[in-house]
Amino acid sequence: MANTPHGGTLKDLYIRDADKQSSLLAEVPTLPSLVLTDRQLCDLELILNGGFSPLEGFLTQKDYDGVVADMRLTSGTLWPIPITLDVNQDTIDASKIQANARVALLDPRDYQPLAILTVEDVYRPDKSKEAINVYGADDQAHPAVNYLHSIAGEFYVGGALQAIQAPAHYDYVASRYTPSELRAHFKKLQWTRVVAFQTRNPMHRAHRELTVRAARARKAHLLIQPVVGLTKPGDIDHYTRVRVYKALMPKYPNGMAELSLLPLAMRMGGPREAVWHALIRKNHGVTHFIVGRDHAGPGKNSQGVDFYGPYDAQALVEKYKSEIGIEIVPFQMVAYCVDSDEYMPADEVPEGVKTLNISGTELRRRLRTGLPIPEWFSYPEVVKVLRQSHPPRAQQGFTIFLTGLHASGKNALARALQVSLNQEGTRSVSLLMSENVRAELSSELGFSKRDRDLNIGRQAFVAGELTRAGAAAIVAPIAPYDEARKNARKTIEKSGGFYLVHVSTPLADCEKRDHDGVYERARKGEIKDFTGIDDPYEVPSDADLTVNLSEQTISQAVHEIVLLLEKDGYVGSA
Ligand SMILES: Nc1ncnc2c1ncn2[C@@H]1O[C@H](COP(=O)(O)OS(=O)(=O)O)[C@@H](OP(=O)(O)O)[C@H]1O
Repeated sequence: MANTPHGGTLKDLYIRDADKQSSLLAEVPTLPSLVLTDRQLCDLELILNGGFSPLEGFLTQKDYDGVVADMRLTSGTLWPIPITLDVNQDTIDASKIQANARVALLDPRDYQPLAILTVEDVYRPDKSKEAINVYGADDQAHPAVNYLHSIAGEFYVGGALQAIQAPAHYDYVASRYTPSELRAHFKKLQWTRVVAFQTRNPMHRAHRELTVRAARARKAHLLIQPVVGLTKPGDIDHYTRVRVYKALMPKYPNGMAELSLLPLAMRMGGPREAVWHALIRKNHGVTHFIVGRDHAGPGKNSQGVDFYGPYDAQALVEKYKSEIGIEIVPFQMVAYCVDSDEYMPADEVPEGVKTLNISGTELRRRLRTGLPIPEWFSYPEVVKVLRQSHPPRAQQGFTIFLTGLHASGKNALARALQVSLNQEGTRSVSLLMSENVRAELSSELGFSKRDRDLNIGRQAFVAGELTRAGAAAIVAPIAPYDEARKNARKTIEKSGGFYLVHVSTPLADCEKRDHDGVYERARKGEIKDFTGIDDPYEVPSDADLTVNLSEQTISQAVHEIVLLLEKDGYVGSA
């Protein structure tokens, strides 16, 4: 038998409201609407499908106050995390949000109506109090506290929901189960004791080992239930992770384990989050839940100290275990013992026995540099997936951003660099020359500051996309303004390598080299706002390389750029 839902009844609002679906849908055009944020969308999905039972809507002020103060809804039921619909005054006005109003809640991706909210109250939360009580400190180094103060609206809207339809998913649809579906699945499989494992990270041999040990200890089956909603900023994207989980599943004996994806927006709330995770799993029918060391920990606070103690989460779930109603399985850290070539719970490893580990940081370094990842640590199938998503630098894209005066030689340098990089043959090399850019991408733009900034912004966007696709992009605008160059760096660095090369050939030499007589015309006033003559060139202080083509040959400059790329592993094989 699957576990009893929290509060006694599974609040699957899709099932409850199925017979009203068409009338609710017909009502939508008559109602004001509210487009959800990404986080609200995740929360809504789990309210509607019963993952957050006993909640049937977003918290009203009374429930919110109870949850913040002592983790209790007004009914007295345990609930650790405030599930709130945050809005700004503008939204309140635009969507006419007030008590008793009905508001259609829309999916931010396709504007489909998902539910109708009957507003019970609109209130201004004490965010500092929420931060301290729920997350332990009003410190913006905590991602949920940062969200609270920097992203969440000033007001919360409480009220009950009626379900229209589930948010559409297009990725890994078959691996997503609502609580009702998972309960039916367990019934079909005849599973009665199920241990759930929560994760937001890739899984390796140690995770397989510890989950099997948990299952063995409790004579239970295993549910690997990773989070695919919002996790900690900087985490490995969920597409990669799900491919990893799918590669790992065949490593369990047949019939032992199932994979189910959870569309949860994590808060990284440590102890309270562990209680929340346990309740969510209970709603999904699970009977046992693994709570690890530093469960859902956000890392260090602004003083460089961990927000939570490593076992605070285990202590809190232990304290409330009778109410949580799911058996908590404390996470046993397993260690790899070199000589016996096996994993063992860390606390059982005899003194003097050599153990090995690879930290997350070290794993990312090995992925970045292409260094080997040993088989004792992970499965070749898993490593293959990770390497596809994290190709070594030699397979990543980069942008060389040349900046300098007209006739500084940057155009010749750009062409020579393209030819030189073409020898590598490992990436396509794209050249964005000003003459082409200004004919195609920026054809309507002139040379005002605003137009030049737009021009650089567009090139940065294109170069960023090329870089993301693994190409080498060479851009060669004058780019006279520091801020625009810095913005370009910011845009492109998200996708791969970025190198700012200042072609610093002095103006007097540029004028001498200028065969088209453009400077001459600018000096005569026939061309206005000409860079170097009557418009400024802000010399970069953040160039990765400076080349002066009065003193260096193009060949030498190309070589210096190649040396830079080689140092970082973008060209040549390490
Ligand atoms: N007012 C003014 N100022 C600077 N340059 C001018 C101007 N008017 C036309 N040109 C010609 O346009 C080319 C520079 O365009 P860019 O797109 O590189 O300029 S910017 O980065 O947007 O500032 C540049 O040519 P190349 O250096 O050969 O690309 C200039 O000859």
